[in-house]
Amino acid sequence: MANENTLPLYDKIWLKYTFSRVMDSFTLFFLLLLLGYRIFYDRNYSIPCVLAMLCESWFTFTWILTMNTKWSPVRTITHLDRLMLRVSESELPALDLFVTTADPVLEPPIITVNTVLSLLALDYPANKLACYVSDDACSVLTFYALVEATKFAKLWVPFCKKYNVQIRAPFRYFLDEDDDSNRKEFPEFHQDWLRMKEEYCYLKGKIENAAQNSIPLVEEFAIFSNTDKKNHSAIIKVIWKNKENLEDGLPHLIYISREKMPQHPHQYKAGAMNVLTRVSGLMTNAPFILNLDCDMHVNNPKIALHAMCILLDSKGEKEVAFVQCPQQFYDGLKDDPFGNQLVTLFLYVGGGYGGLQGILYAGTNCFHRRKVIYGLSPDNDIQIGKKNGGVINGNSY
Ligand SMILES: O=c1ccn([C@@H]2O[C@H](COP(=O)(O)OP(=O)(O)O[C@H]3O[C@H](CO)[C@@H](O)[C@H](O)[C@H]3O)[C@@H](O)[C@H]2O)c(=O)[nH]1
Ligand SMILES: [Mn+2]
Repeated sequence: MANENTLPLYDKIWLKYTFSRVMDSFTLFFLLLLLGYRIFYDRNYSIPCVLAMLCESWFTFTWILTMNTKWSPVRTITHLDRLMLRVSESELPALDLFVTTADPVLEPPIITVNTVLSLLALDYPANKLACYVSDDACSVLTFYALVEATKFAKLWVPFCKKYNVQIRAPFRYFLDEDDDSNRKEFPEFHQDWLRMKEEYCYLKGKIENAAQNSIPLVEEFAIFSNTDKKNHSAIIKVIWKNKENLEDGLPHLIYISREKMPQHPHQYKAGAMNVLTRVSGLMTNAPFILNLDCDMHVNNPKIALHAMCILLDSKGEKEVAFVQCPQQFYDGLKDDPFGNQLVTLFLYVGGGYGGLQGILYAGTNCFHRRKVIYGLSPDNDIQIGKKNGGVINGNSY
């Protein structure tokens, strides 16, 4: 039996879509027949027929590309049990969490707050996490919402961990009404649940109130006076610091509104990500980075551990630059008749890319290796280790 320590932390399962392959091949065969017919038999070169042939040729070409892409799809499975045997909680690498927001009207702060809360409550040692929120609107409302959210997080995070809550964005969690059986069978849980719901409603109410009545720009909010969204100097505020370095505390929370000047292009989200990378590089400099848009939230609290299975695996360590989760959308229609969940893109085409080399970077829900962002290859340390006579710095994480 293989030694537990040498077993891989993740596996790629090759899926056999025989029916899909046969159907795709048939489609290609018929497309080629159609083109053959037009060229060798029909020989009608009127404008509509030439246009139709051009369109069909293009479609055949893209069909060949698509077929190739999804010919050998894979599904990646991770082995959390093996990771936990190999790496103790205190040895897990640090992880910086980036959230970007740009407009408190289009992206209301309560949404950003939910994203942040779901990140702060991750099943990962809190002293290894730091959450950085980039606000391109330089909005005092977003900052205020985050300050208030931190107070709520001190109750919410222990609650989620105590009862192993799965969806840790409160607005989603509280959509499910507490069922009656909980009240009788688990009175303690029921009490806590009611309290949490009340606290969340209070937080939501405060943020809504602040949106309607302007926030007095005094004390910690004074820095937002005389700021113009498109022309202001950088604002960086540490909202919460895990001073005692507690594993079960609350992760650091930092607010950043990068400097903006009308004469300099700010490069939208890419610019914000660059600033987040630079600021976090100076503050916590974690070797891994997770990025979420402000309207996303974590729906699996162990997701960072799953990602670590791939990033820390002996093979993944050499060749994987980033780990990305497909996007899922809530409140969809039953059976997704309009394809809003993008199943084809994520499951079939995405699975196919996984089988070739790896998925394309889609911009959010992605764990990056920091050194790859800085232009180094994932196995850079290992290569240097070889040059130095095979001694690899074991403390690189
Ligand atoms: O000047 C800007 C503009 C946008 N954003 C943020 O960037 C994110 C994405 O912007 P959005 O306009 O919401 O893009 P979408 O089209 O909704 O998202 C697509 O494009 C994004 C940017 O590439 C990817 O992150 C997503 O995965 C992809 O679905 C959001 O968090 C914004 O708040 C900024 O921080 N600064
Ligand atoms: Mn968006």
